[in-house]
Amino acid sequence: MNDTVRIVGAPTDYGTNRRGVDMGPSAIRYADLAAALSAIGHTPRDHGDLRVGRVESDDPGRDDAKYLAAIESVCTRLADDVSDALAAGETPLVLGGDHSVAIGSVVGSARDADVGVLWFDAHGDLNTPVTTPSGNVHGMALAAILGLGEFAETPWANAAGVDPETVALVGVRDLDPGEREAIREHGIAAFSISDIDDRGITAVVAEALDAACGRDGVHVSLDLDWLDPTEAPGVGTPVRGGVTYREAHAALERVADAAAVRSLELVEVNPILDDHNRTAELAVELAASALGKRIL
Ligand SMILES: NC(=[NH2+])NCCC[C@H](N)C(=O)O
Ligand SMILES: [Mn+2]
Ligand SMILES: [Mn+2]
Repeated sequence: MNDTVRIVGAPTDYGTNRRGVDMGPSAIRYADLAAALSAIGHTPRDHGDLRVGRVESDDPGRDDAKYLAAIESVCTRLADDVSDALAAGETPLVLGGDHSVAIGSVVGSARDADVGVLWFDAHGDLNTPVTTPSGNVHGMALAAILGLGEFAETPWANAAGVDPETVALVGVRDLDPGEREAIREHGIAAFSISDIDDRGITAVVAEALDAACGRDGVHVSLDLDWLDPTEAPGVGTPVRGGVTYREAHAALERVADAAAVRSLELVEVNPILDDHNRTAELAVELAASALGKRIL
């Protein structure tokens, strides 16, 4: 683990139809992210926010993958920032924005490297323009990274070069039919919330790390809707029955213990829907656990 953490904000809401996630980076900084990193011995280097257009003044372009061109522009620049950070010996910490920003984070993290992906989420984000129920690209981010369906034609899919067999979904509880099919067809390791009920979070995370660890570590993609909405109300697509506060910390502590975190992102924090910024505060706490914070 590097001790300099490069913070990059990606204030987008192009990938979702609930306005407000574009304010996620501000809310997470306001929750004292930099101080939390310093307190555990890291040096935070805040690179500010990427320049992102406004949904109001952009054209969605198509119904089955809205704002895809704008998302591609953000993610191309984000990928460069993430790979620059790694080249400089820093650990990238990306602040979303909706989950479509993961396309940029993973492409950057996997550039010239063998990287696994741990996807902590209520959702699979494995839809394609053919299977999507919403046209929202945040529900397609992982499919885009893996080059599934028509995403095989996009430049970023080839750029990521992430093998579906080095991806693990942890804690999923809301999958669309096409997503179930993608999991089966491509051999993606998927651990549902029922697996966590049965075997416990630490056993499941150990299995996910086995499945997803690349030679150069893992990218951790943390969608705050992974947690139960009672803990994380500030998200646009909440799903009841999520992981508890302690399960979330335990999971990220185990990931950090495996000394495997190459890059990290915190996505889908929506301050408009939040309760006194508690979801952003939780995101900060969980980032600290993933980056080495310990009780003793
Ligand atoms: N990153 C997220 N919050 N994704 C939610 C996706 C919801 C639904 N599966 C869709 O495709 O629209
Ligand atoms: Mn997601
Ligand atoms: Mn989600």
